Amino acid sequence: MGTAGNVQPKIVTGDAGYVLEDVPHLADYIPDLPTYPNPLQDNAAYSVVKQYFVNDDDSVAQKIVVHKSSPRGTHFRRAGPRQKVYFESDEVHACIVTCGGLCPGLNTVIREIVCGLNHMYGVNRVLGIAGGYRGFYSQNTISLTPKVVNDIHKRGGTILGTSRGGHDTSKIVDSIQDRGINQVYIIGGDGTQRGASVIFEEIQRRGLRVAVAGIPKTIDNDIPVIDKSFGFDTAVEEAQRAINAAHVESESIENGIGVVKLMGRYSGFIAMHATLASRDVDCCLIPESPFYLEGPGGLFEFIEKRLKENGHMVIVMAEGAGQELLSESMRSADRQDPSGNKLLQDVGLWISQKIRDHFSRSKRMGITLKYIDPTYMIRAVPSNASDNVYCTLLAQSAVHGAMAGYTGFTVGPVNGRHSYIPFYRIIERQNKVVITDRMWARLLSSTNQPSFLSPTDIIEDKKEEAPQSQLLNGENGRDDEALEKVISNTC
Ligand SMILES: Nc1ncnc2c1ncn2[C@@H]1O[C@H](COP(=O)(O)OP(=O)(O)OP(=O)(O)O)[C@@H](O)[C@H]1O
Ligand SMILES: O=P(O)(O)OC[C@H]1O[C@](O)(CO)[C@@H](O)[C@@H]1O
Ligand SMILES: [Mg+2]
Repeated sequence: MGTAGNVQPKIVTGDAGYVLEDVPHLADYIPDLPTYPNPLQDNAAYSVVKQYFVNDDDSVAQKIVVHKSSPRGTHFRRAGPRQKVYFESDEVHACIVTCGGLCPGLNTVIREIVCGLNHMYGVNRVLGIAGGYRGFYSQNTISLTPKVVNDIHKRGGTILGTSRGGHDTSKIVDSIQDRGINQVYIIGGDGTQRGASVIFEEIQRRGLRVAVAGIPKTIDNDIPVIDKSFGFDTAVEEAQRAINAAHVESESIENGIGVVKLMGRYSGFIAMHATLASRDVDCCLIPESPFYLEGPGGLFEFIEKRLKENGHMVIVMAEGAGQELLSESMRSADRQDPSGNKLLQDVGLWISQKIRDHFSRSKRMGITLKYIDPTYMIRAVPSNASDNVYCTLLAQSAVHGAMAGYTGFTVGPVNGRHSYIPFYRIIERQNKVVITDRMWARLLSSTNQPSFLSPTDIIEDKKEEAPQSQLLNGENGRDDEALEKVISNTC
């Protein structure tokens, strides 16, 4: 497996602290490339649109909450069609690959890349790479036409298949070169984007005229910079069914407890949003917010209190929550999946047993606990209507970017505007719930659960570690290190 990081950032500066973190372009390393007028200018659907082509100077601000004296800050290149393109329609030979875990909307993105290339740019040659990265060198390809992909957005999963592990950079680039592919669309999460970055570096090293475009996918919503990843809303919606079931079960019996475990390896966004959406949840546990079980202020005490007040309760937890407690009590070897991601133990099962044991030991109160694990059900469904629209925009932005000769970029909305973001910004860290942010405060006030943290610890630590921290607004800031310190000090 390769490592990313050999690409020189393309930074453009301007007045008043303006910074553009630009994406690479084929013309950066191939001289005298011919350009062509964008065929969209003759397309009846688009020619009526005023200012259809994006101005080359358009950029999107990363930070939109500013003060009178704030510098203008970091910007990304705005996505969209350009007046000039760097490929003629009949020379484009594109390929699409999906990698990592499933996510609602994968098929919609595949469909819209194929249809976007065909309907907007007259491209007829698009290959599907089967089974993730390793499919480049170990599987047959699938020919993708608008007809083949016509109905696929109605199905969950990915028609191309996916996998973890198996990223062999030079074999992948050999396959791209041997097949004469000149546009590569790579759909996947943080690991996939790391893989895309090294593919791009190798392509650039070989001097190939091949555009590499990443489309960010992750149900955990842990990709930084972009507003939100596709499929996330669908997953949150689907999680409501499990939470409703837990609520119905728990309120139908005296001292009923429903425990629901949701995905979220390192980031608790699904659990947090599903909790906020439901209003039936009494306690939400996420990896970013440490908690403890026993003693004053602990989870058991809170459960007892809530059962006395309401007679029932629902706990929602992300799969990555409380892993440190779990590994303390059940020593087990660290295991990894083929991509090197840590394999987690089932925290839902573990906590359910701990709660049962506690109440049977204390004999103060008899409880009935039902554990619901809808893990794969929330990601194997087709995307909902708003995710479908979002996937369409992502796919079209990626197509416009590749046709315009941009490469080594991931596409995604930044403050609502689709942008081209250099790979290094997408892979430098994972997005996490900021527990000193207003959103987590909203959750705490909605569930009325304890924070399991002492506020003085947070304030003291913020003073000490991050004097200029902006954790309160949590807008894609780079404050995770300070936050991690807060968390580890309060464990
Ligand atoms: N540092 C890396 N360099 C090259 N390839 C990588 C790297 N990290 C991961 N990959 C490859 O990317 C692919 C997907 O990675 P991974 O299984 O971590 O899923 P992901 O893209 O992070 O998606 P998700 O976590 O949302 O399921 C795998 O084929 C893996 O080999
Ligand atoms: O079982 P799989 O397919 O490896 O996927 C599980 C993981 O994928 C994710 O959905 C995304 O990383 C995690 O939340 C989860 O731990
Ligand atoms: Mg990942």
